[in-house]
Amino acid sequence: MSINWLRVVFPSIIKLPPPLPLRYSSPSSCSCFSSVVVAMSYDKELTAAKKAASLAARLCQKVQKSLLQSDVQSKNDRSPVTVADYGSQALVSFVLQQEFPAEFSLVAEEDSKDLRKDGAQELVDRITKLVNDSLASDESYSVTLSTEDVLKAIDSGKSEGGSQGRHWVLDPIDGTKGFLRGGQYAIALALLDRGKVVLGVLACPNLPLTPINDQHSPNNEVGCLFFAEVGGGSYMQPLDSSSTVKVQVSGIENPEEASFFESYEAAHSMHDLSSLIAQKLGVKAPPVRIDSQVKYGALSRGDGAIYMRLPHKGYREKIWDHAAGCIVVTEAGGVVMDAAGNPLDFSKGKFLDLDTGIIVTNQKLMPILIKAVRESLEEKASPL
Ligand SMILES: Nc1ncnc2c1ncn2[C@@H]1O[C@H](COP(=O)(O)O)[C@@H](OP(=O)(O)O)[C@H]1O
Ligand SMILES: [Mg+2]
Ligand SMILES: [Mg+2]
Ligand SMILES: [Mg+2]
Repeated sequence: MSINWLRVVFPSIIKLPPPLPLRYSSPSSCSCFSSVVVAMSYDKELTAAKKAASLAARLCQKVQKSLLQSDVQSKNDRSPVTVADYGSQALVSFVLQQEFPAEFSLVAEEDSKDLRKDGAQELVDRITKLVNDSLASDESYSVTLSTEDVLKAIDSGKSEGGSQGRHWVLDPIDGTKGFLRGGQYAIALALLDRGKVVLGVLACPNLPLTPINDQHSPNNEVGCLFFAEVGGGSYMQPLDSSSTVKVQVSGIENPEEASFFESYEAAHSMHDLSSLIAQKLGVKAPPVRIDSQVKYGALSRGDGAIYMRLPHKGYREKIWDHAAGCIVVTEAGGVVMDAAGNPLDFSKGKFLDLDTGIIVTNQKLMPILIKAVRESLEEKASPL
């Protein structure tokens, strides 16, 4: 995939600038890193994160191609988890610990509790083989992990995060339901520094390199890697190549021309409420329903202009479902807020304390979107 070709498909993209060792973070309404400070360079961390996420993406692709019934388990909350979720988490955890042995803290979705139960040995063996095969495909690691090493690597993700120090934040497969359907999913990895998201990587193995819903696309290759570092912009590259392009959110100012993303799963986001909001905005296009933080990646390159996530009452969002996506969109010029217009706060541990839901769009559309969300919520609360 040549950069020139990508530039034709995504007119907003430009060539990768040389990395700067020290940067000023932007004073914009960036909800991931909002104050004007002299920012550290996280280039070494970004390189390691891209490598870890790419390796994990390869592991997931392999599993998705030959998914066995026995590969899928049900967690306590009845959500699915697969050998690929565990394998991806073990792999990313192992790679990051190799790269940063001195300072390592990881907040990740999965743990090994169910894998340590009677009868799980076959599953653990399969995960261990997947992880070792993936490591063997990379020249930098000449190790073979034991099953116990793999379980330990998975459990290294038990940190609580918070406002002090640095913490990696990982969703080893975001959109497991999409993964099982053969649809969209992402490996989402971010770094928190003193409670702020300072870098994010989204590996999206099934996302076309060309815009979603582009019927006339000359190319149907899939597999995108999005990445962003605070103050440095957002970039995309094919998962299997290093030809990097800068991405930017859509510049649409008229909501009637906007299209919006939402969860594929109606259980994850209230489709009736987003439909009411879209109606108020005058949005004409039907919703684009896809799984996972792929929505943030697609939005960051202007595939659509709005993402609405409005969970049903009582659901608490976790930081790993949004940290990487948030910085990818913010560094591409977008804004990520809760439904009341507050920036997301990643410094409070595993959970995000939100008012109602999460909305994402460009700077011009955000005030209009917040107003439509507020009016729709009021209408829903007291119907005529
Ligand atoms: N009832 C619910 N409401 C909102 N989100 C939910 C949910 N149950 C699970 N989720 C989260 O929704 C994520 C997928 O988001 P999306 O709907 O955008 O695909 C899941 O991530 P995992 O697949 O990593 O478990 C899970 O964390
Ligand atoms: Mg998730
Ligand atoms: Mg997950
Ligand atoms: Mg899950």
